[in-house]
Amino acid sequence: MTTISVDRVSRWFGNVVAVNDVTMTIGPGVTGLLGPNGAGKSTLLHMMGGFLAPSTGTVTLDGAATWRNEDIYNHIGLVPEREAMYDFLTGREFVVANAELFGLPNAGFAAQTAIDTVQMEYAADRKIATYSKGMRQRVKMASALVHNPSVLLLDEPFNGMDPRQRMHLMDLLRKMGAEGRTVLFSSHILEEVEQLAHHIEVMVAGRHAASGDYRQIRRLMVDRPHRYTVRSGDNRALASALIADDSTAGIELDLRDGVLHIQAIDFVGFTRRLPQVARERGIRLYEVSPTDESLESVFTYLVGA
Ligand SMILES: Nc1ncnc2c1ncn2[C@@H]1O[C@H](COP(=O)(O)OP(=O)(O)OP(=O)(O)O)[C@@H](O)[C@H]1O
Repeated sequence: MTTISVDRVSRWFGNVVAVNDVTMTIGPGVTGLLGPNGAGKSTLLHMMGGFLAPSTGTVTLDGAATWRNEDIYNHIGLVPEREAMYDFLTGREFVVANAELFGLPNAGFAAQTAIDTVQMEYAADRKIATYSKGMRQRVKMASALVHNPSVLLLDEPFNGMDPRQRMHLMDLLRKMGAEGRTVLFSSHILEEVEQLAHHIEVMVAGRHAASGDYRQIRRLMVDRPHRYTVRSGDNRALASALIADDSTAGIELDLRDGVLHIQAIDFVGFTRRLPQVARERGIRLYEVSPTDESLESVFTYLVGA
């Protein structure tokens, strides 16, 4: 079982709409679920895993509903972002307990295999209380893998990991995707997602905002209008030269702060032309800073796209 279909799914909590009429299909391989905090990623992952009921719509795994379907748990592993861990247990005891919950015939062996997969053997017999965030993450991952699921859902799995741990987890997820499993992980960092996922689904404010490979998603983000604040040796002369250039759509001369506010329509063109124009006219550039580079504004643009 490997294909998850989300069909017109919404989920609300009181009057907060966490997921708003989302439709998407996730197949084998590694897919990234990208979106800023509060976008509804965790809520969607929990519904996919059968841990939360949709308010409306359906989530199915190869045609079988994930909600109120016990059999589904045998095929899905969920690594939640926040989870109460049993600090008084060792990592191994925690993974074995999960294997037993799944009713696996040889829980000890299954746990050992999962612990080896996440390379935690060296600390498996230490109490979870002594683990770093990255180590906890790997033990959670081992518990989610203990029953060898065909679908793996991970909520912000790279949070709190150092670069080496991150690389190791990326390799592991790549391997699982190559084996034909369906791996879906959420993140709010585009660079993280594009390093790992060929396919990206973007969520913003509960809505499904974009879908495609990382080149398409990056292009959407780069091609949007950009605003810059520029301070130069002669703002008025620079403004008059730049407004004649195709890369800009509007320029405001801010006399109070001594800067230009520039609306660029062609991101690549503008960043290439600005220094050329300044050089041609002998104008010194003292400051060039993007004013709306926050991830929030990038996503807001995508929603409107
Ligand atoms: N159990 C809940 N009760 C009330 N509101 C909730 C609940 N779970 C989520 N929400 C709200 O739903 C919205 C989406 O939250 P969700 O955690 O799914 O987003 P997210 O994209 O995973 O963000 P984050 O990365 O910050 O966890 C938020 O506004 C959140 O406050």
